[in-house]
Parts: sequence; C-alpha cells; structure tokens
Amino acid sequence: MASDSWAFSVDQQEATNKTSEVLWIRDRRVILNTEAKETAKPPDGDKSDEEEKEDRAAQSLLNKLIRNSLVNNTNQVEVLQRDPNSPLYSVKTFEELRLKPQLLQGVYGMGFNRPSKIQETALPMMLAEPPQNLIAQSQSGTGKTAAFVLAMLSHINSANKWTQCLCISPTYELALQTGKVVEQMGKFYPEVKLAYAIRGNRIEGGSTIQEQVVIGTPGTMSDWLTKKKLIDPKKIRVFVLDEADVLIAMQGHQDQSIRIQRKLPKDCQMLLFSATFEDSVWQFAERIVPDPNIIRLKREEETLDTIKQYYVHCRSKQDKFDALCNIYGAITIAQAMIFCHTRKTAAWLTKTMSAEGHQVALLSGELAVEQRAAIIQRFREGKEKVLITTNVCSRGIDVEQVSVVINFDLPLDKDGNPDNETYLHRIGRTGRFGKRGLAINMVDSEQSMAVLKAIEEHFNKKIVKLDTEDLDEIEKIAH
Ligand SMILES: Nc1ncnc2c1ncn2[C@@H]1O[C@H](COP(=O)(O)OP(=O)(O)OP(=O)(O)O)[C@@H](O)[C@H]1O
Repeated sequence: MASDSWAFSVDQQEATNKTSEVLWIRDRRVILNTEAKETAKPPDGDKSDEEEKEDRAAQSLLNKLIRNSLVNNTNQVEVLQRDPNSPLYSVKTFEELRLKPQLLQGVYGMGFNRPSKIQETALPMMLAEPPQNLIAQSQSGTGKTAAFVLAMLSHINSANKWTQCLCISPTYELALQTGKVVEQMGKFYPEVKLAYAIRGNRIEGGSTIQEQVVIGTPGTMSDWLTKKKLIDPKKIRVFVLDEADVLIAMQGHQDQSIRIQRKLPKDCQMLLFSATFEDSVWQFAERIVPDPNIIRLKREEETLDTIKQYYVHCRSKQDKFDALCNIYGAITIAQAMIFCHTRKTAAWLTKTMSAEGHQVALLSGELAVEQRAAIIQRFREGKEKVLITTNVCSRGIDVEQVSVVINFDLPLDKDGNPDNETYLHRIGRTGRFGKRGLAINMVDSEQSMAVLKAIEEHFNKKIVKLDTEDLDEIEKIAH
C-alpha cells in the first residue's frame, strides 16, 4: 500500500550531530540516531512452553476480538486511515508492530483496528532492542497515549514484582486518564499492576512496591522515589514524560522531572511526548532525553483538518451568550467544552446557561483535585452536556463525544499575548481520533480580533467568519 511514499531521503545539512541524520518520511521530518539505528534489532523471540501456550490461547481470543472490532468501528476512522494526508493513516497493522499477544488483545478489545501514524512510526523505535529514546510530537487525539502505554507494557517483565516503568503526567486528571488506558490495554495481561503516584494516594514508605507501572505527577513521584523509597530508580527501564508542553508550563514540574530523570540508569529508555514544541519545550526535551529519535510535525500540520475553525463577531459578553444560544438553537451538539479567561466569567456563564435549561458543569482551578476528577468523570459519562472551564485542568482531557469547542474568550498568556499552544490544546478537545469537530471563537474587541489573526497566522490555517444570526449558515457548518 503506497509504499513509494515512504521513501526515506537523507538531509545531511540538517544533521544535528555526527550520529544523527535527518530523514523526511513522506513530508515529515524525522531525525534518526544512526548509531542507535544500526544496533537496533527486533525484540527477542525466545519463549518458554508456558509462554507459547499462553500465546496460543491469547491468539484465539484475539481473532474473536478482531472480528468484533472490525464490525464495530466507525467508517470515518477507516476512511481516514486510508488517506495518506491524515494523521491516522497507517501502512501497517498492529500485528506487524510485533506486540505481545496479550497487548494485541487489549488493543483490539479497545476497538482499535489499525495504528495511527504516530503509533506506527513511534512503536518500532520504542520497541527496538536495545531501547531507543524518543521525542515525539503528534496532533491532539491521534493516539500518543495509546502508543507509549503499549511501549511501557511491552517492556515489562511481569515475573519481576517491582516498578519498571514510570510515567509522569502534568496533572492529577491526566494521570488517572492515562492509568485507565493502561488498565484497558493491559486487560489481558493481569500480571501487570499499576499504581498512581498522585496527591492523596497515601502509601506508607519503607519498602518498595510491587506494581510494575507507576503513573503520577512529578512532585509525588519524586517523593516516592527519594523520600519514601517506594521505587528503586535503578530498576526503571522506561521513563515517559507525557504532555511535556503542559508539564513545563506548571511551576516546579520541570525541575522535579529532571531530578527524577537523573536518578534513573543510563540505559533506561526515555520517551517524551507533546502536542506542541515551542523553544522552551525543545530545550527541556533535549536536556532530559539523551540521543533521541525525533518525530516532529510541521507548523501547518499541528492543527487537524477534521476540526473546522470559525469565529463570531460580538459586541459584549451578553452578545457572546446570545451567539452561543443561537448556535445551540441551530445545531445538535453532543457535548461541548467552553473556555473562559477568568473564573468569574466561567461562573457567570455556568449560571446563565443553567438558567436557560442546559446541563452544565463548571470545572475550575479552585476545586480540589478529587472534585475536578469527579466532574470530568460525570462529563465523560454524558451526565452533563456542557463543560465550562478556565484553562488549567482541562488540558489533555479525552472525551470522545465533544463535538464543539467554544472559546468564549481567546487564550492569552500571562503577558496578555496570544497563546497559540493553549489554543491548540483547547481545540484539540474535539475531533478526537478522526471525529469531526467544530471550534468556534468569540471575538468582541479589536484586541481579541488581533489575537485571532495572530493565531490564524501562526498555524497558517484560515479561521472563517460565522454569522450566528443566520441559522442556515450555522446549520451548514455542522455538516
Ligand atoms: N489506533 C487507534 N484506533 C482507534 N482509536 C484509537 C487508536 N489509538 C487511539 N485511539 C483513541 O483515540 C482517542 C485519542 O487517543 P489518545 O488519547 O491516545 O491521543 P493523544 O494523542 O494522546 O491525545 P492528546 O494530545 O490530546 O493527549 C482515544 O479515545 C483513544 O482510545
């Protein structure tokens, strides 16, 4: 299938050092570490009788799951996975990625048919022997989490009852979400256990824990490694940093992550994932991941074509609210996330929308982490149809049914400048894995218009004007 488009071309001039070369895989820039490439070989195939037996049983269940998964999967994803321009495109099957049978079962059990582009590109690098380090970027909702979870689970020796994989998540909510993926993916691999190094999870210190995977936030993770000695850093084989851009935007997280990394053995595999790569993220990535393979997107590839972007011209806060009501009046919205700049606006909007009869939840930074997780869980279960929020706690949330993202206020950084990264994270809450999504921006001043234009220019993607008085026009954008 379209194998010619996978030709590698080598660009020596872009080589960053003697052992690296820059490759263009299709139009994607990939730097491969040549030294590592030469020594890379597929995982060891030696298996005991017992393992062979387990594999055969797993295989038969797997065939059943593949059949079910093929029946259940949506057409949209299948079409995109055959489109070479889509981030979901793949030339390989999961079988070709040489996953353990138990993990293949997990993958098919989750309803996945084929890997996405990031999965098929990153997994061979991550599963190679000796382990390869990786810095990887892919658009939101294209399967990064699934990719590194597979890598972690693949490297575990389940007979060893100690921690072998660490995954740092920037927030409590994301740690739980990633944990859920580990549980689902590892459903047919019950020997593997998971622990959460997050605030409130009080495990007594003194002796090391048995869980092979630990997911957590940097502070608690660091505590578990150093003060409580629950994990022996020298036994860690895989270290993952997820959502690195969000991670370094949070105070103290960068230093704590570096401190953790320094305790790990030299041959521990380091994997870093991010949806955006501003300079600060790069600097951090290069500091923390030695000799990496690199998968990066071009700027204009960062936003997904499946997410249509619009803006609405308004005169005031009330006007924005009226526009919102018109949108709700014209199209069926499965679930929506609405982003506000301040807690005050978010609270006002929650009250006003609730008064109009919408099922609304408010997620804001002042809530305790457990409360925030509970609100996200209710939203995920569809108990509320609208989630109104300020920035912080909503990054990286994966809720499949979100069909519309509304920027009630455009994202600004702390100096009041356009915040492109946050914009990308926000709109990425819709259009998850090939689903169509709408992103609607409310503009109510010359300044916010300038912010919109700057964002448009940054990503080199048109944001189209929408007239919310014209119901026919709104209806059209939903198709
Ligand atoms: N190969 C696949 N086939 C079908 N669905 C998939 C596949 N890989 C991942 N998904 C689903 O797509 C959604 C997005 O995946 P995931 O959360 O891994 O993306 P992500 O790139 O980590 O997103 P973000 O950048 O927002 O963190 C999830 O609901 C996941 O279950």
